[in-house]
Amino acid sequence: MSDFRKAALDYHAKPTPGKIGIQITKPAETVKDLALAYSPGVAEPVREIAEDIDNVYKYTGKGNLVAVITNGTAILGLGNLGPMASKPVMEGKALLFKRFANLDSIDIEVTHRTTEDFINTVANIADTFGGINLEDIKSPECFEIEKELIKRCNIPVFHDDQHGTAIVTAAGLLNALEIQGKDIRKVTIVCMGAGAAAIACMELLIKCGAKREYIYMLDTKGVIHTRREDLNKYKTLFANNTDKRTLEDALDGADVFIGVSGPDALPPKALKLMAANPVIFACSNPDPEIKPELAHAERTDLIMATGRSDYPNQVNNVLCFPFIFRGALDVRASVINDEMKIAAVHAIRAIAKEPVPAEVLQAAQVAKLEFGAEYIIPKPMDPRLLPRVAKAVADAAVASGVARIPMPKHYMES
Ligand SMILES: NC(=O)C1=CN([C@@H]2O[C@H](COP(=O)(O)OP(=O)(O)OC[C@H]3O[C@@H](n4cnc5c(N)ncnc54)[C@H](OP(=O)(O)O)[C@@H]3O)[C@@H](O)[C@H]2O)C=CC1
Ligand SMILES: CC(=O)C(=O)O
Ligand SMILES: [Mg+2]
Repeated sequence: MSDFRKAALDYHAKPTPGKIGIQITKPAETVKDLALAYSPGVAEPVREIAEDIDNVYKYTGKGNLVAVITNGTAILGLGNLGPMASKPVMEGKALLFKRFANLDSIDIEVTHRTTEDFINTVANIADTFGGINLEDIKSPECFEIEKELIKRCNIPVFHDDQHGTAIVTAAGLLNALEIQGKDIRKVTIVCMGAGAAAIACMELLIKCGAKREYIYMLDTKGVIHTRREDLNKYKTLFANNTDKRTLEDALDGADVFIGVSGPDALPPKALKLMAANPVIFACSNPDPEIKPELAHAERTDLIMATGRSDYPNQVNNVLCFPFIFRGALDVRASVINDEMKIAAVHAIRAIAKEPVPAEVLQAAQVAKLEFGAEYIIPKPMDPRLLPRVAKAVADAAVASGVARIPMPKHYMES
């Protein structure tokens, strides 16, 4: 067993199995405490909530609680390994919600028979939470699941692999293109993968200025083009009227490669086909489409990012989901809309252009970080992300009319 594998397994197993626990927030020591916490005191907030359901936000933890819900059908890039195997990832997301945004979070792994079964299960428990983060649910089912749950739930429902990934990819790509001297409206983009992350990333990049006709999307069968008859309706939106068929055909002269597919899907030699100063985001987890050392060995003019913590430029939805939920829950937004997503893109990308605090350098274990090819996007442990991204998102929720309470005071003062 490798040292790293052993360390990862020990981290999860010892001293207590798993990565999250529950803490109580009120005294519960004396008879008086218990009389308030439970019977008879608990009856008072029950009556208040029965009278006005919004009181649930006043008397319970609902407003600060996010459920991370999955069916385990697309666990990272590891595939459909079932709900139980997904639990470490879902506990990991809950850990990140707490660590980065002080949101309480609980993982829920659903055993389901049909998409309808899954939707009903989530819809029936949704009111317990302030928000729902859907995670690692494979496409195309994830699109219908999210759409239906947004319709049926009274709280924000957000499929992180779609929109969290898209927001961080857009923030990183806009910065990388700026450094490479390229204009998003003119670049050719090759997107490897045509699932949850891929479709959402490309749709958001189009909202940020990319041209649909300059995007070549690939699935396991090659380039998605108009003569293919095996496409679902989501892939069809990216069917290109082109003679290109292979990854190499698509990469010829391309400016950008976005990988949200699987491990080692990009052969290093193929990088030579790309235009000068390309941008390569190999975001598959845990193993990227190409290892950075192989990419850098192939050419020196590229900007490289992965989804991992152990290389420069981590393009990973951890830079988004804690903060977008913080902002959304703080103004009790009914949904997370495009305005809030775009606000998050710009708030994240702006931070990378500013001087980096010493505590971030220390946590990243580097002497220097400066906006450039090796630093296109902030580090997840950057303390500026929470106030800045959450505020931008909350502002956008208020401005777009989906906030149900006014901006909290602490945002107004910052
Ligand atoms: N860095 C980040 O923040 C994130 C990274 N990801 C990564 O993106 C990947 C996909 O996740 P997600 O979209 O949720 O999963 P989905 O199951 O929804 O989609 C996977 C897609 O990848 C395609 N694919 C898989 N292997 C290959 C290959 N070798 N060549 C071309 N296409 C391939 C599939 O093709 P087909 O349709 O033919 O089956 C499918 O379209 C995972 O590796 C995941 O770790 C996801 C979210 C966030
Ligand atoms: C990061 C993430 O959500 C994924 O790889 O699925
Ligand atoms: Mg995921």
